[in-house]
Amino acid sequence: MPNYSVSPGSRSGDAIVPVHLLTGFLGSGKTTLLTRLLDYYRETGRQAAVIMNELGDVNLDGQLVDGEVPMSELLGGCICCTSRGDLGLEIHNLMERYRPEVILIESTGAANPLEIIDGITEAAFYDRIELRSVTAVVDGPGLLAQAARGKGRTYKLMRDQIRCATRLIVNKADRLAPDELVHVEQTVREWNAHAPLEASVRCTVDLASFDAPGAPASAGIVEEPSSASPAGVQLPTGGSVGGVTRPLRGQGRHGRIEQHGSHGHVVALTHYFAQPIDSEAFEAFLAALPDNVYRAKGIVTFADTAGGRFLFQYAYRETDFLRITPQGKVNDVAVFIGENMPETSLRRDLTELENPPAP
Ligand SMILES: Nc1nc2c(ncn2[C@@H]2O[C@H](COP(=O)(O)OP(=O)(O)OP(=O)(O)O)[C@@H](O)[C@H]2O)c(=O)[nH]1
Repeated sequence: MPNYSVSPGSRSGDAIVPVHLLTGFLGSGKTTLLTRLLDYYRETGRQAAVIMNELGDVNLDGQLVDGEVPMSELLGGCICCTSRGDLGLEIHNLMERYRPEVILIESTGAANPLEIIDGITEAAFYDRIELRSVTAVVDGPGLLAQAARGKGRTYKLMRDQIRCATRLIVNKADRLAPDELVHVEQTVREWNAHAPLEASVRCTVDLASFDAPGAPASAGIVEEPSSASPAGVQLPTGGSVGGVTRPLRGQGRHGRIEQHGSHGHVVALTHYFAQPIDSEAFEAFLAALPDNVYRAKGIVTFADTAGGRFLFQYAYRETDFLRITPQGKVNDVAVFIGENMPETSLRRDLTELENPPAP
């Protein structure tokens, strides 16, 4: 998965809690994936917490979540518009109250992913969390129908969700003929050439890759060399998707994961600083950010400025600094949001800010 690496810097030494965001259009299978993930974390002995966002005032999907799992509900609006600020607060409350080892967020099918990512990363100011993955659950038959219709609000939203994903699941493959599945995958690949892509029935996917740092994004093409799908899905073999040739040899057990040397392309990157940094070097770093970084924000301590810490905001190539005197504990942290951001070089530059080369 592209954005799996954890910042090396740490003031407190606490573990960084991974956050996984599940997006996807209405009815695509997000709750199905969520319940699978909760089973997986229970089986592997880890405490997961859940945030569910529903447009309505009642969280029906929440009924499907085990009562033992700490859950917070953002009801009556879409996280990305009405309650974006609440999202950071909900994460903080869950962290304080339950100290979870992993947080899963299921957004409404109508949410704009970049706005949600903005809300989630805000929580890194107060808690040691990191958005590790953005999984778009694609409703295969739904996308096929929308693609046939062409433009429209729903189509655009599906496209945005796919573009912002670090992991793609083309779900409901049982309701697609082999050539339709190829067509859907091609459409998905046109919008996102980097994220690992799996076809699935009821989101039966490789769950272990959700918590494998650096994998599978760095692992090249991964296939499950089983000859039959338990759900009876017949997946097509071979072919070229989105202009990228993929040497498929057989049918995956439950679809397949494929990568295209995608390691290092992230949509959100969180870096916790272990020590103060030089203000001029940091400003120069922000000024040189590539265009595909849309947004950055954080809290920094400058080594060359007496006292105080600074909140910085970067958007549309403009940067603002505000001196702050935090009341409670806040982290020295920088978060970056964009599309296909070059993770390796960003991490290298951030590390260099903390350990500048000798003059
Ligand atoms: N045929 C088929 N049905 C599926 C598959 N995955 C999920 N479903 C069904 O699709 C319906 C919606 O699944 P959910 O997991 O609730 O989808 P969701 O994205 O959480 O839905 P919203 O929260 O309403 O946006 C349910 O009836 C599921 O049982 C699949 O792969 N194939």
